[in-house]
Amino acid sequence: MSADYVLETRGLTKEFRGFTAVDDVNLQVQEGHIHALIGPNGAGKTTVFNLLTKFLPPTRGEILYRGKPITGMKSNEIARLGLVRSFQISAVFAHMTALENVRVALQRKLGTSFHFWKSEKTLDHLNERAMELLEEVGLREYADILTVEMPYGRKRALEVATTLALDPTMMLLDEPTQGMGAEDVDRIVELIRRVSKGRTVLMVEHNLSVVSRLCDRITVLARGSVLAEGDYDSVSRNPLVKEAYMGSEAAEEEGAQA
Ligand SMILES: Nc1ncnc2c1ncn2[C@@H]1O[C@H](COP(=O)(O)OP(=O)(O)OP(=O)(O)O)[C@@H](O)[C@H]1O
Repeated sequence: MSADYVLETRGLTKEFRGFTAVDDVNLQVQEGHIHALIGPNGAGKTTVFNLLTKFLPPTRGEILYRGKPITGMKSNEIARLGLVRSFQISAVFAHMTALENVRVALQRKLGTSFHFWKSEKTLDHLNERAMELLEEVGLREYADILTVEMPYGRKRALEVATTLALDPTMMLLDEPTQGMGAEDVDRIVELIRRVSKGRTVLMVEHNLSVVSRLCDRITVLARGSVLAEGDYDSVSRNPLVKEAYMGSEAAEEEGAQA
């Protein structure tokens, strides 16, 4: 029964002028899980994410959130249902402090049609909540630092705080450890573990060590289709998965030599 899954896709397909980037994908994400979407370069992971959060309309197929079709909804409507995608760093304002960025996210949740937050009391309340969220992601001491001056790993943590500001029950994380050194990776792994309590997470992640440490279930995409699914051990032992990864590495090497 679909209600067992927080997020489900049925026959999800995206064609770009005859090229099928996502091909009949049936994804099922269970409540409370940290679920990874992995696969070699060009497998269709980003396109699936863009379909889920409505940056792109699907060519065919259906997306269900808590058993309810959300295929035709706008991304802000989906966010209001509790399904929130963590934004890229470019979406946090570089010349605002960490606290101001979280406050803006909280205001966005309140909506622009109400101006009651302009009262001082509401502003105080927003500041308090923003501090709590900074605390939750380990950024209390960065509250008054301009985002542009924060180290890369801390900016990603701030991005998580602005996502939490929208009160998600399910978070979509887009390569959360991309471009990070080992120390930052460890910190973000711990952070994801912490904020995933009581929530469901779907993440695209290239770093397989991160996936093995965090994820309950893994879906492997290759050439737009689901190649394998299961826990880390079963997926990593699957010969089809090994072949898909090795094939893509060989292709990359070939490309590099060309
Ligand atoms: N707007 C577009 N127009 C045409 N083709 C596209 C478009 N977006 C993606 N594609 C193609 O769809 C395929 C899947 O791309 P996608 O970015 O989803 O893969 P990915 O798994 O996220 O890859 P990576 O790990 O490299 O980010 C690729 O072959 C890509 O070239």
